[in-house]
Amino acid sequence: MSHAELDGRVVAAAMLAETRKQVADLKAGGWAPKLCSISVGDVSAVQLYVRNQKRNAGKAEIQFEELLFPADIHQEQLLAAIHGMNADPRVTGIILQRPVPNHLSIKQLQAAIHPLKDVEGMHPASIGNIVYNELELGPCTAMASVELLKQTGLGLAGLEVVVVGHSEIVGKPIAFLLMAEGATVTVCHHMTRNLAVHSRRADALFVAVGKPGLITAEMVKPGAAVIDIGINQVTLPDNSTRVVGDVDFDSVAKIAGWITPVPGGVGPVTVAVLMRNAVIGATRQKRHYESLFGPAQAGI
Ligand SMILES: Nc1nc(=O)c2c([nH]1)NC[C@@H]1CN(c3ccc(C(=O)N[C@@H](CCC(=O)O)C(=O)O)cc3)C=[N+]21
Repeated sequence: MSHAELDGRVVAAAMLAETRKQVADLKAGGWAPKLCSISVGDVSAVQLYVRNQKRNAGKAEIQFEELLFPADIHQEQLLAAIHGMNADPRVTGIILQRPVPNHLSIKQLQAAIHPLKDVEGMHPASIGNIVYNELELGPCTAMASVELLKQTGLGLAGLEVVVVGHSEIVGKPIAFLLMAEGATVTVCHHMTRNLAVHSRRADALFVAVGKPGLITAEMVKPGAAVIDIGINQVTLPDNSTRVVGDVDFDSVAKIAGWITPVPGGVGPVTVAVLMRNAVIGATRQKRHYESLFGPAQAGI
């Protein structure tokens, strides 16, 4: 069976064009969206992500500010910085890049971001919305992965889906998003006894583990859609490095119906979802303030 490659760059470009229009509308209404990114310490995966965020924000005409804090910063200092951004009306979105150093509590930091400015949907109140089937704004990588599955045209109602990986930011939200759309979802993880037994049943297979080559052809049902969320840097015998996913692309591509490449699959769509979330967040704030004070007036 020949596979179709799901091109994340094409999907991302279409989403970004739509976001750009919405940004123009928001600005005309007196609400310029501004996204603040918080990173702590130097993590190469984060640096790449933030660079792409900055570039995409530029394309969508969203203001972007990058805050980089030293790895030894105290929890209280970061909380104070987040509270400052919560209180600053010019800031409409805050994203805390993961991971943060071990001495910090990521949960407490995520919970400190005001839900109206939580453009990643990781505040407990935001992630709870997904459980209640409010699916407009959710964690970017999870939303991007589901978006790519939708590109196949497969109907989600009753679809057999297997998600490999149960992280808070990817696997769990994917499972909830798909359940909300009627899929039959199995979630596998490092304690699953026989991964292949599950993965071979899947009409759609999502993989977010961080293990290069984990999924090989005999673990995939012929014709399935395979969404590869892994980002792993591997060193080749000649000492050069390259980025690969969790799926053994060359073997799986031969039997899958659809497959996402790495790079060029989920990654670019993740960044486009963040920009869309930034607009949704700013729109919610605009609505919130207008419901209290009426429409913004020119010059104020
Ligand atoms: N709070 C939080 N949310 C995240 O979603 C999050 C995070 N922290 N920390 C870091 C990881 C990593 N991540 C990436 C997203 C897109 C690309 C991306 O755009 N990848 C391109 C790479 C293109 C290039 O090489 O420039 C691609 O796959 O084609 C990469 C990495 C999000 N993460």
